[in-house]
Amino acid sequence: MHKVAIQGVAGCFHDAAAREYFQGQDIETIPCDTFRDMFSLLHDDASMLGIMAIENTIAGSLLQNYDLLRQSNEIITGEHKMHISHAIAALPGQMLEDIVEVNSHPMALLQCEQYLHRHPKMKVVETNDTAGSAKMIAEGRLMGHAAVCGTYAARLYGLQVLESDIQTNKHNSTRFLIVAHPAAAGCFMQSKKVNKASIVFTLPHTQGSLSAVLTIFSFYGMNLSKIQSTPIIGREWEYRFYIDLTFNDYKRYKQSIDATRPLINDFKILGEYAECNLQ
Ligand SMILES: O=C(O)C(=O)C[C@]1(C(=O)O)C=C[C@@H](O)C=C1
Repeated sequence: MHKVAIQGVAGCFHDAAAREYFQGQDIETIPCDTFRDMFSLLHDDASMLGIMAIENTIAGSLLQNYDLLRQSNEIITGEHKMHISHAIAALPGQMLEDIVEVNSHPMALLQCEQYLHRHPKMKVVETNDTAGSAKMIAEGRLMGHAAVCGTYAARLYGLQVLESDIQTNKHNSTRFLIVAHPAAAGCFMQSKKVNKASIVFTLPHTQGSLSAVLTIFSFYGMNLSKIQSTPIIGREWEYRFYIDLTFNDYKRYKQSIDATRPLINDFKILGEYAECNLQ
């Protein structure tokens, strides 16, 4: 059985993503309050793996997770993309007009920003996760509160859905990374295929330094599927670059890495894994 650390409690989207990714396998999800807590747990127990949201098609990247992953000992062993539909849910008997406070995970709230803007009476209060908010409202019998959560979480904790599909666009997906300790990573690979890599590096502050690196990747036939920069703390206006590459030829990928190495600093491969082809 796989033990999978997640941020959030039973019924949250990380829980659902773990169950979808490991479909047909016996898994136990271990709830954590924060992504940082999840990495601490993984650090202390190499037999455990974790699943963590990295980007969403409405709200964008979870920047902190890039840096947490880089600073950890864990590597990416896979990815999963999942459609996310949010509902607004409250104690049975409550009406939409009764709601004065909305609780949810900040990423979930961002995904429903337009809906919340249309309901200015609802004060928005961030919590650790979607399902945890539903649980808190149910257990505390919190009148006037509603959770932004999945309909599954609403049902699980006995809340009533007031409105569903409230995210800004019905096309809403989150990309999750499956992370594990390098020594155990092999056991957790769902697929033997490797056609994607996530890397991170810094560059000298000179003209064209990023362009030169990207030209090399292009020359070797790498498809750059994502580029994300994060600030380098303590070095004003300097950035770290996180890049995702997809490829058909692993040897060419390795050659492209060798060719770029002299041009880049603080280089780390965060993982080599199978691309998720779901939308
Ligand atoms: O609160 C949850 O249910 C989560 O699993 C967190 C989370 C996130 O971190 O992005 C997961 C997927 C959705 O994008 C919304 C929230």
